Amino acid sequence: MEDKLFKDFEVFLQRSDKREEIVPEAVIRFYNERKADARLDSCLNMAHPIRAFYIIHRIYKDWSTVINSLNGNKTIAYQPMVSDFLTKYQSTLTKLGFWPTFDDVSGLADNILRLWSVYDLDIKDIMNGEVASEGTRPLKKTEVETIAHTANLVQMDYYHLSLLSELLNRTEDQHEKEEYQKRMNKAYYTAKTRRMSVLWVPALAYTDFKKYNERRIVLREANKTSISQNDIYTLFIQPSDFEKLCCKPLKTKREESKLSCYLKETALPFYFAKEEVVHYEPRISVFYDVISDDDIRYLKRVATKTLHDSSVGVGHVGRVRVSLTSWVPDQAHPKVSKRLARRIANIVNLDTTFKSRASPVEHWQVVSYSTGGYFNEHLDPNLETNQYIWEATEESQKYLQPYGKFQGHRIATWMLYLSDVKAGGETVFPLLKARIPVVKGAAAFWYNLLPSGNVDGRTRHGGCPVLLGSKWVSNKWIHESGQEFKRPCGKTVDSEDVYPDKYLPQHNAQVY
Ligand SMILES: O=C(O)CCC(=O)C(=O)O
Ligand SMILES: [Fe+2]
Repeated sequence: MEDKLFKDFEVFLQRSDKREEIVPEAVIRFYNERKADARLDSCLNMAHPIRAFYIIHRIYKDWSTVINSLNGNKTIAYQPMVSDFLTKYQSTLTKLGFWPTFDDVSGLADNILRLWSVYDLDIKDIMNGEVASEGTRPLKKTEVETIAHTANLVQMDYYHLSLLSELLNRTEDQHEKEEYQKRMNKAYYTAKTRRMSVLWVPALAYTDFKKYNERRIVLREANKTSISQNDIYTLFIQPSDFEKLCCKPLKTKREESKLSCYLKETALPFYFAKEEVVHYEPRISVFYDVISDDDIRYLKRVATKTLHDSSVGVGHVGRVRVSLTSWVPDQAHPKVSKRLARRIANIVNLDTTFKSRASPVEHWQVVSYSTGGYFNEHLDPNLETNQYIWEATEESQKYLQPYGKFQGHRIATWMLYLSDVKAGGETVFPLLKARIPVVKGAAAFWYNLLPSGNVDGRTRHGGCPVLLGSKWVSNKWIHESGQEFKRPCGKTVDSEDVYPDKYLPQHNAQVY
């Protein structure tokens, strides 16, 4: 859409020039800058977090400035070419239905900040527009300002100050330098005070003197003429275990060496599944080549029609999950669904046939993440809903479809990877140090419940932020209902599953 608008814009400028119509200087400047970017954007690629950011930033900020400067200028607004272009812009806007807002821009800036913090990127690379060795053009000052502004909004103080310090170092203008210095002082002071006040709340018993003294220290530090990199570093927050595991593998060589890949017997005598075990006890497996490209295309095509912001639980959109979700009903294409369901059943020996009531499975949940998209760590079972009939309350069953009632909890997760990803996006289990790379056509499988039916807290997992590219997955959640004779329950509440892996050397179940 922006390309089309740019073409109209180009025609407008050429014709205006011919007719000797006046066009403001700033508009011409914008044209030249946009043209310089066009070479990079022509391979139109929103898969790069920095390019995705600056394209939307440009549409939100620069295009709006151009349009306003044409619209608001009484001496030129009547010129035929100007008014013709403004009409075209209006029709683009109507067709599009929306124009990016500040929220969209800061959402994309937030993505860059998340990737920077999780993957410990180098600020110099970010400034140069480079992520995971893939470059685009360097960031402009106004763009860095917007990212810094967002960092301030989301209280990522270390990143806010690092960006301000970078802006300070880049400018030669003495006045500007002073301005940045002042902003850094203020940001540093605010961040420190905020952190101390957090400490103060539970410590009300502390004497006023102590508070007074701490505040004095903060003030003294804030009045420093220059804030050093060491000062900035005091604001750094250590990444969570989930983030650390996204950044790099954490299992030792010894732990890794106990894992294996093998051909697993299935319910079909001639079909062996390619299983890679990424963790024993609880067992987390990846099965390769379990869905064809045609079936992947089908799931994506149907899902694309109804993709919407992902929610967690009932209707909540938040920072826990940045992605788009869609549900593809099993009935939408019974042949494909049956084929896929049978394959899962053959491999994991659970009932996966969709039923209209107390179904052992949910519909296909298709999730699409673009660059920066992620799903923070969580457990899949939702303990408030999905109970068996004897546990259910009217309230808990209220939002469920008939097929979802009395089906018990999500006993297991079968998650298909419908795409590859250029960088990032692994599924990780921080408590187990297990990582699953995104491989198109593969599926991850694990039990969320222990054989006793208790939730297995060790299966906390999440989808790491996508660094480059986009990631598609599809969940098939398998429920307790129907599996009563398929998965033996253990002798005690803590009993583990027993796997007769005859192809594997006998290993101690516990990996040290
Ligand atoms: O995208 C991922 O890797 C994890 C997704 C997930 O855990 C979920 O959808 O419940
Ligand atoms: Fe999950």
